[in-house]
Amino acid sequence: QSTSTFQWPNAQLSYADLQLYEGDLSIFTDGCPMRGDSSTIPAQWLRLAYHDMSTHSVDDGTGGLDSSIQYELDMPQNIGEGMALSLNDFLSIGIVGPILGLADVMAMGVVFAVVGCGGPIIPYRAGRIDASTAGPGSVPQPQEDLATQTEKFKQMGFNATEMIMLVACGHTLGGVRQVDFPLIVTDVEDAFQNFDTTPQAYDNTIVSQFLQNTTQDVLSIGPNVTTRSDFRIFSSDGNVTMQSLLDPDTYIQTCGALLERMIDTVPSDMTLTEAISEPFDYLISDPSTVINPTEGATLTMFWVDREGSFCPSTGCSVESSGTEEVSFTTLANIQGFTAERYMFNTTINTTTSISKFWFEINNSGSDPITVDNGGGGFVIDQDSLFLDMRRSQTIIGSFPEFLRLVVAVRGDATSTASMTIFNPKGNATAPPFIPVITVIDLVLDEANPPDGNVTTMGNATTVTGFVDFSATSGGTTYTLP
Ligand code: HEM
Repeated sequence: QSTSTFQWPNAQLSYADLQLYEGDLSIFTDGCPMRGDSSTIPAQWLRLAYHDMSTHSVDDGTGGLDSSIQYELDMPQNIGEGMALSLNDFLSIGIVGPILGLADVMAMGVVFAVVGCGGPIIPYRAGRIDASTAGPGSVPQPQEDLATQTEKFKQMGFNATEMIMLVACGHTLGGVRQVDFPLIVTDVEDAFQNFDTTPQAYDNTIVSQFLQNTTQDVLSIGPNVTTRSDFRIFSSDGNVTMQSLLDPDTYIQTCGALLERMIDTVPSDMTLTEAISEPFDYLISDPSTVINPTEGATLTMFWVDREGSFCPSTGCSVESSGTEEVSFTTLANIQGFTAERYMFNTTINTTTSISKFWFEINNSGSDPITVDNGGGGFVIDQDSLFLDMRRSQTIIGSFPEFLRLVVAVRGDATSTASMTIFNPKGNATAPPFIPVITVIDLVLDEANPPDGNVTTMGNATTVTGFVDFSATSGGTTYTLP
């Protein structure tokens, strides 16, 4: 392939791609693992996202998957220990930040939850904005009548048939906890009641067992008739929809499409990115380069300097200094993708610098392929402020580990620089997790005297990796997000 739909730089898509295909979320979901001795982590993540989405109103375009659930945990419809545990999961691994907020990570959690239990691959879009207050308590409850529930689903944007489908697509995982729902699971000996006999498989057993009258779903056959909400919903059209979901492929396809719509149900003032359904072909990441040419190919990076000369005396091309196989998440593995990361190492003159770069892939026996970001090359917007990767370091041996960051500013000792640190949860140990943003001025790094016209500023430390830099030099302000 000589072209890529992905245009560099795009922090949002790069980061979403990174988290989907190389990130850590799948550690929680691979193999559909249990949470303690009752439910599974994927079941809890799926329920959390569904409840968060349920606040959407098609009438006025408010609510949807916006992480408002953080502020709704004391509402009776959101009872269940899985809610807070899941939110903790998302905040515990350093993914939530200014690029993907909590709502975006919750949506990605659904993608991993479903695939981790063997379900369909749901295309992912980023761009949700986190709410800062609670939404309405509009999540349907088991004791409500069919008309009320149908109306609530309609408000979320799902018609009566889609309501049946969506519930059947949700209640394939997990079940009901006795302590939280004592009027539904009345036997105190029964701590947890799975919806079907395959609670760790994303399959249509919930459907087939319902139709065969062998269901164990306590929301269908529980002792309390009032809370047999699954029964009322599933049979609301004479089982026509449930019959259609008896075919496993139809079930998987239907659920994939409906859950995609579910996670993409957002307030109408939010715009989501295009869907990511596979790893981008060529992705430049800083400081590494990820592309996926044929194995055994050689790769060359070319660049032009700031003065526009194609090949300055200091050189203009370098061959890749090494490769490593990208360790992909399950999501890419089950789609059959593999990739190699190609690294490049070269010295760039600080004065003539670099204005754009591109690559050439040489597979023996075929024409070289140019990878140039759709024609324009990979353009370096500004080179007056950059992170000095070689002097920055992770300080280990302390808890939490922290980063010592050093930036270089083109200018003299009168230049100033600052860094804005995004901490996704401050010191909070339980929801709601509210981001804390701090700005720190960087001081001149005495240990590293100016080199040419580049001054080094640094010695600032942070425990999060979400840092923006800003510098003023010669009257101009530069930013490095
Ligand atoms: C009228 C609609 C619905 C009602 C009344 C309902 C009710 C319930 C109840 C009472 C539980 C037990 C929760 C617990 O013990 O922690 C539950 C669990 C669950 N629900 Fe629903 N639900 C509905 C629709 C949905 C939908 C549309 C989805 C997702 C698409 C969904 C996904 C789940 C999941 C995955 C669980 C298992 C949670 C776990 O095991 O921790 N539900 N539901």
